[in-house]
Order: sequence, then C-alpha cells, then structure tokens
Amino acid sequence: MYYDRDVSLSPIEDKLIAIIGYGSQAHAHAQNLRDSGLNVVVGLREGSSSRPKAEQAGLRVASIEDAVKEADVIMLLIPDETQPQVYEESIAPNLTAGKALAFGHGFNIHFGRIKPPADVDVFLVAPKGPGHMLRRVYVDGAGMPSIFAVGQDASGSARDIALAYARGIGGTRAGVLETSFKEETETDLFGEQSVLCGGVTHLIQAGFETLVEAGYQPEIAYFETLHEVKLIVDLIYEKGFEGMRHSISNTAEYGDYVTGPRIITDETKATMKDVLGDIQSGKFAQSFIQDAESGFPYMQEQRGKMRDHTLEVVGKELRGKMPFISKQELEV
Ligand SMILES: NC(=O)C1=CN([C@@H]2O[C@H](COP(=O)(O)OP(=O)(O)OC[C@H]3O[C@@H](n4cnc5c(N)ncnc54)[C@H](OP(=O)(O)O)[C@@H]3O)[C@@H](O)[C@H]2O)C=CC1
Ligand SMILES: CC(=O)[C@](C)(O)C(=O)O
Repeated sequence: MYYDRDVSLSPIEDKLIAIIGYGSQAHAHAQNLRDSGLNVVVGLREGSSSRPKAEQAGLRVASIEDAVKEADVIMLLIPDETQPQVYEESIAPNLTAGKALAFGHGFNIHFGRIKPPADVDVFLVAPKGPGHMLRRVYVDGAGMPSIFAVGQDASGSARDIALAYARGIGGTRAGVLETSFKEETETDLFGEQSVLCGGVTHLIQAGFETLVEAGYQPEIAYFETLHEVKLIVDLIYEKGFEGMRHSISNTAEYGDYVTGPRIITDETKATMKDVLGDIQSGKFAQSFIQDAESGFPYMQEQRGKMRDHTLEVVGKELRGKMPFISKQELEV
C-alpha cells in the first residue's frame, strides 16, 4: 500500500492533465487535482450541459480534441459505454507519442474496446467509491482508498505518473494499492453486482470470500465489498435511491439490476461464482454494451423494481459512518 510519504507529485507537477468529462468521478478528480496544485483542463463535448458546472468551479474548459492536443496526461472519465466512440473520434487522432492515457475503470482496455497506440503510457487510477464521496473526503482533509494499474509503459515512468496522479486526487492520504487492468475490472464489476444490490451484511462476507477464493488480492476484495458498500449505503441514506443512482456509474447500475435479482433470489456463493464467471468470460460486458446501444431499455425497466428492493433491504441493514454528501455536492 502506498501513502503520501511514499509518493511524490513531481512526475506530474510540470504536466497538463486533461480530465475528459465532468460527472461523478471527473468533477472530483478535476477539483482535487487542481487543489493539489496541479495543472488541469476539462475536456467536454460540444454543447455539454456540464460546462457551466466546471466553469463555476473555476476550471478551464476546452473541447475534448483541444484538451487532448494540449495535455500530457488524458484521464477519460465519461460513461464506459460511450468511451470507445469518443476515443476513436476525438482522442485517438490527437493522442501523440509521449502522452499518457488514463482511466477510472479498466473496462474498455480489459475487454479490448479501446486499443491505444504503443507509444503512449496507459494506466488506471480507480478510487474505491462514488465520485461525490471522493470530493467530499478530499475537502475534509482525508482521502479515498484507491487502486492503480499500468497497462502500457512507453515512457518508462508510467508507474510514477500513475502514483503521482493517485496522490493528486487524495488517494495516498488513505492508501493506494497496485493491481492490474484485469483484476480491477473484474473485482469492480463483481463488487457492484454481488453486494451493492443486496447491501446486506451476510452478502458482504460471501462476496469477499468469493473474490479471495478466486485468487484476487484480499485488500481489493475488501475494497469491493465492505468498504464500497458502506459508502454507497451512506449515499442512499443521505440522498435516497436517486441520489445514489446519480453518483454511481451506468456500468454499476446496470450490473446491480441485471445480476442483483439472481443473487437476491439465491444468496449462495455458488451463484456469486457464476456471476464472477460471467464477468470473467465477458458475457456481462456484452450484455451491458447491447443494452447501452439500445438506450438501456432493460436498465430502465428494472430500475423501479430494484429501487424498492434496495431502499427496503439496504435501508434496514446498514448505516455507515461516512460523512454525508450535501445536496449541492450532488448537483454535478
Ligand atoms: N461513478 C463513480 O463513482 C465511479 C465511476 N468510475 C468510472 O469512471 C468513469 C466515469 O464514470 P462516471 O463518473 O460515473 O460517469 P458519469 O455518468 O458521471 O459521466 C458524466 C459525464 O460524461 C459526459 N458524457 C456522457 N456521455 C458522453 C459522450 N457520449 N461524449 C462525451 N461526454 C459524455 C457528460 O457530459 P455532458 O454534460 O456533455 O453529457 C458528463 O460530463 C467510468 O469509467 C466509470 O466506470 C470508477 C469508480 C467510481
Ligand atoms: C462507486 C463505484 O466505485 C462503483 C459502484 O464501482 C461505480 O459507480 O462504478
């Protein structure tokens, strides 16, 4: 585990960091990096409804293309299902040698939906919790445990850059652990699907054991089960189902609905192992992308049913101790 004492900001102090998007994760990354004294530009699409929020936060905003052209490090923080098209159209044509392309989740690299050129660094820094909490704890002087992975090291400094970035968003205040794109992707998807939906204590233990028995790092299994559920449940208590839904990713919401009912019906580890198998094989990813390409009809249909379940079951079972998110913080 890496902490502030182990990591320097120097590898990125003289670099420009482009944050692509300004939603749950992106607003927190951009503001935390800026408040850590680093140079940030936010890249948004034409007519983006996020632009006023980014400008109100005092951040410089550019088109995605211009942000990528100018920046040394490009962190892509838009919904997973939208990334490949934006990458092909706006990022790849400007991703010249020597830059670094970064992600908040390994989905599109791990499942081969984005294939960066060999002459750029590729890394991920994944905070283990909702973006709104990432910003809240940073402002409170604390940090959110995060994990990082290097997918490609063209410069020979990708690892130092990734660690410096993790420090810039406050991760090393709490602890940053090294992983791989495969481990981060598979455990994050599993955590979203196996425990968030049920959000009940006995599912957390079964979820943790399923990941450890499958060979993933125990620390990451902890992050994906007990740790993350507490953050999400606090969000539900604070702002209800809609507030939580606004803060988590589409990938997480879809996974919660498509897999949740299976686990709620049969809360056994055998079912959890099947769920993990569908993630590892790519079957879940395919189902998610298919629903996304049709405008998420299944997710819309399931939302109401899962809302009632989540509020009822989670509302009774767990109450975290994390600081609450205020209404305006969720406006992003
Ligand atoms: N939500 C979370 O807490 C976590 C998310 N992640 C990962 O972070 C990444 C971002 O997720 P999340 O923060 O939930 O994303 P959001 O859904 O919050 O992203 C919304 C932002 O993306 C922009 N956007 C949406 N569609 C497009 C598009 N087609 N082209 C350009 N911009 C677009 C929106 O801009 P506009 O205003 O123009 O619509 C808005 O600024 C994902 O990889 C996710 O897996 C990782 C850990 C936790
Ligand atoms: C908040 C978080 O880390 C999730 C649930 O994995 C997500 O929203 O992607």
